[in-house]
Amino acid sequence: MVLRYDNPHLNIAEVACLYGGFLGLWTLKALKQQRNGSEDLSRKSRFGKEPLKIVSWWILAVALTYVIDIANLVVYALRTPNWWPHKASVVCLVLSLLFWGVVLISCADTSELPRYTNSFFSAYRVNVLYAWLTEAIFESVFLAFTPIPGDTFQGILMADHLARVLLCIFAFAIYVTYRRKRPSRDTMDYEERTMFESGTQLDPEAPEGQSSQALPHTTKRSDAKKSKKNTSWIAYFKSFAILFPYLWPVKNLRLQLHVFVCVLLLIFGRIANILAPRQLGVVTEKLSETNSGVPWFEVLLFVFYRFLQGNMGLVGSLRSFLWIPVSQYAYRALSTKALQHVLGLSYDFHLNKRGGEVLAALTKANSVNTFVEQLLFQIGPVLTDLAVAIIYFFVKFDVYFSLVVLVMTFCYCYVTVKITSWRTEARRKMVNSWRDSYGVQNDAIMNYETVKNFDADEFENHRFGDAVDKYLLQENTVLSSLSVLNIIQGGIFTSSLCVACLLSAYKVSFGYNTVGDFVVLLTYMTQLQQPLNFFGALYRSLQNSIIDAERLLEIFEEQPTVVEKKDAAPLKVTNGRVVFSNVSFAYDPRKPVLSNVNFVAEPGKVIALVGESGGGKSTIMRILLRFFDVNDGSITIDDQDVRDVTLSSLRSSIGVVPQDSILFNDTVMYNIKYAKPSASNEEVYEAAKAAQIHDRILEFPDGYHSRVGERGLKLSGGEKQRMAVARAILKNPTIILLDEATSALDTNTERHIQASLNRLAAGRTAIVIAHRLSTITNADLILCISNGKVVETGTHEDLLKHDDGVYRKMWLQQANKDPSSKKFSVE
Ligand SMILES: Nc1ncnc2c1ncn2[C@@H]1O[C@H](COP(=O)(O)OP(=O)(O)OP(=O)(O)O)[C@@H](O)[C@H]1O
Ligand SMILES: N[C@@H](CCC(=O)N[C@@H](CS)C(=O)NCC(=O)O)C(=O)O
Repeated sequence: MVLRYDNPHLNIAEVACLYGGFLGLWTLKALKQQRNGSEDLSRKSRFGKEPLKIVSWWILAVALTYVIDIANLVVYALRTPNWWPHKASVVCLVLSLLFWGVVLISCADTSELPRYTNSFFSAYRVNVLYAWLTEAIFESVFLAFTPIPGDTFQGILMADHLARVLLCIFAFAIYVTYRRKRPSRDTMDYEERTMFESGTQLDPEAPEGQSSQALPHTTKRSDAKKSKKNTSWIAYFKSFAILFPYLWPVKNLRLQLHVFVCVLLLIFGRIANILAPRQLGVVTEKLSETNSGVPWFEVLLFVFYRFLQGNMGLVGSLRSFLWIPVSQYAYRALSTKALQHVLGLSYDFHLNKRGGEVLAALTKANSVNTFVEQLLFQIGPVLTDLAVAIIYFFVKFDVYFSLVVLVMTFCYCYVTVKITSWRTEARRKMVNSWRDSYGVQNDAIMNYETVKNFDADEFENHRFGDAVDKYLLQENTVLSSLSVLNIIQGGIFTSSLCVACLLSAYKVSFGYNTVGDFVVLLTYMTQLQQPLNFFGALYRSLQNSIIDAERLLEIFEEQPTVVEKKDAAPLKVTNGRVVFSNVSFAYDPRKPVLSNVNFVAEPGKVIALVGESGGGKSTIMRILLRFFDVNDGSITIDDQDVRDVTLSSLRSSIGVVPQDSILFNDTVMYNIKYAKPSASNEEVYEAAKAAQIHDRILEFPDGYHSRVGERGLKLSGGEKQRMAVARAILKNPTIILLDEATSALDTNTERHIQASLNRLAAGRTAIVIAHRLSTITNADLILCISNGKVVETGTHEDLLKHDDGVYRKMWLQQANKDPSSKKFSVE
């Protein structure tokens, strides 16, 4: 009796212990990591680089002993008539080899940069230690009960057992040697270098440079990023949980029903995938029977099952059809929520952001949806079909067939993921070099004149040719690696098909199975191949949608820095008295911008802020609008602190005329009405008249319906500013903030603008930033701001009296720049 081949229980126990324990430990690790953060896991429980190498060799040696075992067995079984080992023992032998294969791969993946799924296999010390111990115990038992070898077969078998026991002893020696050594930095930082790092890995297909740092750093977000870096898989997916409520149609029962039916159809699709090959088997059986007539019904049933099958079949199409509204619901919910969230973020985010990137992230709002769909309708069904095959073959045929599918699944998926990850990088390079060559072409055409002037046609042609060569080289890598991938995938699949067919043919020949069974097996397996052919592409697009979703998540994690108090009441404006008391503020604590600013803007008066550029004038307006909170002191409007009132009531009580008004790419009417959408056209005309722009608008080709162009480009600076004044007049706020245009306008325009501003300011509290002092000589109070401090206050006349005053100096400076102007005189 050979324990290894005749005692299934011991074999099953060994494999169950290996797999069960390993998986159990892996789960425990993941849970522990989630509870404690990843610190202990990434630092303590991974191998250092050096031991990892030795361990990998060790595992390879163990795996080789199993290869020898299997080869030994096959040779012996073929040479010995009427002898076959117990089925479970053979299965366990193959599973043991697979197990050590997985562990070996986990080591290989730990030593290099893991990505996504690969990190599922990362080698933890405790897991490998556990596997050693299990192996040591079982192999010792096997060895103890192996009879003294009587022939080569038994000799090799014994040598294998002995080799494994010795290897386990050696493993113990490795453990003792390296136990106390801390892991080296190389592997210690392994998690830090994973996909969460804002490095080039972020977007596999984005051009170099662009992929890093999806968004600019603000303090809050970088904290979020840091915590994500060292996260477990469970925690990682949990972080997406805030997006899921938008995917699920909470309040829509009809859509929920759609989801339910889609899931049912998905399950039904799996069943149809068994029914069709099964039916073909039945048809084959019927046809092989002599004199049984034509199996019309069986054939028609088979055709019907075929009609149901596949993504394009009845079930798949019905599923796609029912999913449309669910998918659209999710898209709407996510994209509107994302925009709402971004608009709700504070000013600092918008100042820091790289507009294009935020927009890109927002346009990919569908990514989470796509991710779920890909998982649910593409990868999920393929993997389920494989699992169903394993179970179905076990029940219907033989455990060997299941084993073939299992090993094939593992090898196929692993190899595809590995090669695809590598190819993704190659594709990224290809896209980059394509962009480069496009850039060269574009440059040459855009600079046509320069090229001609320098007679540089030849040069440009060469430059473009070189760029194209570079692109073609990358394309070659991508295309040839696609062929390699297809060959390897085909090789793995065909080998398993070959083993399964040979096994089945053997069984049919010896009468254990019918021809129908052979047909069922062959059909089921070949129908698995089609979706598996696109496994790599699916994996890549899954990766991409995860990356997009991550970017969206980053935006959702961003929190506004200025938040309303819970009990904030609406601002009640009575007169519009604005008081700054001891206000200090800094964007960055290292560089104070305003210190101890005090002033009162009395109702109905015009307060002018003047001073050097960068002194802090615009900042005063921003903190009044509460785009930022003051660090010290307080700002009150009619005795209510701006921090105690609702943001919307605060901002709707203040009208702003910015220096450079940016308009929406729409009509003049739309742009003015933006301040008060409910306003009638007459109100708009009145406001425009008050802003001295009405007549001008009427001169435009389409009057009030003329489009203003992108950001208002079709209007002149003066027109835009008067439009902004018209808007502010329409809004009719009690307090207005004016940032005057810096550039000198022609006298006529200036007169118009000044008149419009005077109309706007009349009867309101006006705070005006003045760049040209000539415009504010009539202000009720002028504040000179220098280095964030109010250095002088008074009326124009008062301030000119200070011989060494800052204001007087500025006045004279501006007069010197414009000596012809009569506006500037000290008298
Ligand atoms: N978002 C920001 N983050 C950090 N520093 C900023 C920010 N905005 C402005 N600053 C700095 O704050 C200081 C005051 O800027 P502010 O725009 O208030 O000056 P200003 O007096 O309005 O200048 P100008 O007349 O040129 O518009 C400047 O030194 C500027 O560099
Ligand atoms: N069998 C491969 C290739 C599948 C395939 O042909 N993919 C299509 C797109 S769905 C393709 O054009 N791929 C180009 C490429 O991968 O470079 C895989 O599993 O990824």
